[in-house]
Amino acid sequence: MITVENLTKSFPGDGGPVHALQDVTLDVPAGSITGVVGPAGSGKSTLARLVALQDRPDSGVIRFDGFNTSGLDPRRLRAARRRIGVVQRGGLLEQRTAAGNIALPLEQAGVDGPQRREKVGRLLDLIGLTDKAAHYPEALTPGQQARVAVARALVGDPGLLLADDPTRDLDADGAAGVLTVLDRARAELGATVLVATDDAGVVRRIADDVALLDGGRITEAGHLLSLVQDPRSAVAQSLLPEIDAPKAAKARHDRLAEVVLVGFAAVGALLPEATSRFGTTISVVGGGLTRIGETPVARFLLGLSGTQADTALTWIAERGGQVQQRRTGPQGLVAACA
Ligand SMILES: Nc1ncnc2c1ncn2[C@@H]1O[C@H](COP(=O)(O)OP(=O)(O)OP(=O)(O)O)[C@@H](O)[C@H]1O
Repeated sequence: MITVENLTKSFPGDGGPVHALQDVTLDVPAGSITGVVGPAGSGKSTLARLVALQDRPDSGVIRFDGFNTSGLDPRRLRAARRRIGVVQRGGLLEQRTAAGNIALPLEQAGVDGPQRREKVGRLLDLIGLTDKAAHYPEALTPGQQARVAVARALVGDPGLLLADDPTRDLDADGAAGVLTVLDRARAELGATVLVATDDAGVVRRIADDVALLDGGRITEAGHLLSLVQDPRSAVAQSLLPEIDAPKAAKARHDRLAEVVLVGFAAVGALLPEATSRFGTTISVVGGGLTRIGETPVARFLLGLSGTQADTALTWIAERGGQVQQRRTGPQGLVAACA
């Protein structure tokens, strides 16, 4: 739905121009949640502002459904911006209730009362705050306020929802609530969602696709469940459980292998089946399980013993497990076995 092509943006700085974005190219598939991740200062907010059409790039193009947004006259620019919902944290009006805050953009657009009530009611339901409709922001928790901000961004039925650091300053419950709302916006309203964050947990919980920004450049991008199976992926390294097996546990086995397994079937069945099929003892000596969205993903350090250990590993790799055998020689070499 959104294509960003060769985007470049600089700002004047004390020691010369700051290159906030350099030749950034990115596809945000329709109906996806795409996470833009990267450390502080990597350019996430700049990219979000450009995609929101709040600022102009020095060069490059942003397309919505193939439509080039550069060079739009002010009227068309306003129309294009209406297709984008920007979550503005901290922008709630204190003198308006939760419902009143969500309704504000509709009032400004001249939408009549019954339609407003219907729309706001549906969004309060989506964010799980129907019972707080008449509460003022000060009576809401920060997490609830953040959910109201998402509802307000959704009230104009935007095709694209943009959230820059949506879990900033929230506790774990507050953050989980906001992420659930972003997920529901995609699932129930069909919104395409772009989330900028430096929190790997946000990406793990809701993103389908991810782009990693570093120093204003995209260093990695793609489908999250594919990236976690790529041993060179920095995104995978930040999302998968760490391998922290004690040396003694490693020493007891003929073979050591790091495996990444994706999905219920692989995580639940591959290791027991390999054990019984090849008469190989397979022990998990490190790593653990996590979830990417709803999908279980395991990264284990396996210790294998038995004459068919290599065959068992090859069999696991043939069934989609990503296997890296660790040769436990003096150099600790890691060799790909798949
Ligand atoms: N308006 C501006 N004027 C000058 N420099 C800017 C401006 N906006 C951003 N920058 C600089 O551009 C670079 C990218 O900033 P940006 O805010 O996009 O990064 P970020 O990844 O969102 O960081 P954070 O996670 O801290 O918000 C930084 O070096 C920043 O200081």
